[in-house]
Amino acid sequence: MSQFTELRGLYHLRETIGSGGFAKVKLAYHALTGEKVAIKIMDKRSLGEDLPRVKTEIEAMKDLCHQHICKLYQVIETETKFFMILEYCPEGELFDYIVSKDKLSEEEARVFFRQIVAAVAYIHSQGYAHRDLKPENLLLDEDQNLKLIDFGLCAKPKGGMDSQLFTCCGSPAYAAPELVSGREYLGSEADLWSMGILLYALLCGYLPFDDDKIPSLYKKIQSGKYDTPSWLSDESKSLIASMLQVDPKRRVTIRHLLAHPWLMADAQCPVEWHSKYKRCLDEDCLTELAVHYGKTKKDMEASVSEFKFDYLTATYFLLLEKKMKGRPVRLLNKIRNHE
Ligand SMILES: O=C(Nc1ccc2c(c1)CCNCC2)c1ccc(-c2cn[nH]c2)cc1OCc1ccccc1
Repeated sequence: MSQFTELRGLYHLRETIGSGGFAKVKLAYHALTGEKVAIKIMDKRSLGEDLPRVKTEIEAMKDLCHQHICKLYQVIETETKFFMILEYCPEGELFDYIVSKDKLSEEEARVFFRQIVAAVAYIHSQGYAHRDLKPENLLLDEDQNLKLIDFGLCAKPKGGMDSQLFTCCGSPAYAAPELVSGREYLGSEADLWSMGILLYALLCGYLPFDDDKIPSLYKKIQSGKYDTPSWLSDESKSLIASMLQVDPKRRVTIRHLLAHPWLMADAQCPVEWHSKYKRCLDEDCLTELAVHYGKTKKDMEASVSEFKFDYLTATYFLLLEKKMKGRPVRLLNKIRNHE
């Protein structure tokens, strides 16, 4: 396969694992740690008007560091291409998982929904609205943990999360009534509506509002009327109803969701939504990097904390991943070829 010169010696490219609209995703190994990554490759020429979306996604993902958000490790931009080196999520899309199981039990849906609530509470706390929440944008890692992706449509309103947005975007079936009516809306409130659609899809296996024709789909969304199948418990129905409120001011807020009885069932604690990543740098990783690069720890700390999303940033984060997974915090000195 044509080795991209920009990746040579840094990553060992393997098979293509997905190719969507304007991107191709390849499996690769990060040479220094041996860790698996996904590399999303986009050709600028074929991006066309989607180019700003890629820049939005890259800038947002650089700001977001959370256990339920797909980690961006490195960005390589050339004259014709973008390479995004991303967290490896080998269990694919939540969408395919739901389809494979027809629908999920309340218990299983709760495990996933708690992770979704954590991810959304975190991005809202960072001033971002996702605006395209749907099962296709939630990937599963090797431990069946959810990782939110696709921040191409996200908004970080200048005036903070209380300022109105206008652009109508996202996937129609997940779009809030105020959004499809072309009215001003709050990103956070629109995300809460999409989470109601998501929870309904997890528990039912199909969408509450669906229609082949967009105009009639919009009418159904604006009516706010959907049927609730017999297998839904009363608690599930009331939780979904609190999110699928047509009036955004009557809609439940993410803060209330964190301690909602349905989410707390099975004697759980409120959703722990803060990032598990600390602000300060990890000493063991810094030591290993300093030894490898022959620098003092102080100099190493200065370089790493610039977080330029270059190879050093990727190496630091992947070393940290190894540590969090209980693997040795070691860099591979000679570049070993992978079997
Ligand atoms: O690691 C990713 N995907 C991925 C990796 C390995 C495997 C699979 C999937 C499933 C197919 N069997 C082989 C195992 C992976 C990571 C990040 C992103 C990503 C982050 N922002 N944007 C995209 C996309 C990714 O993929 C796309 C995909 C490919 C096939 C199906 C489902 C999903």
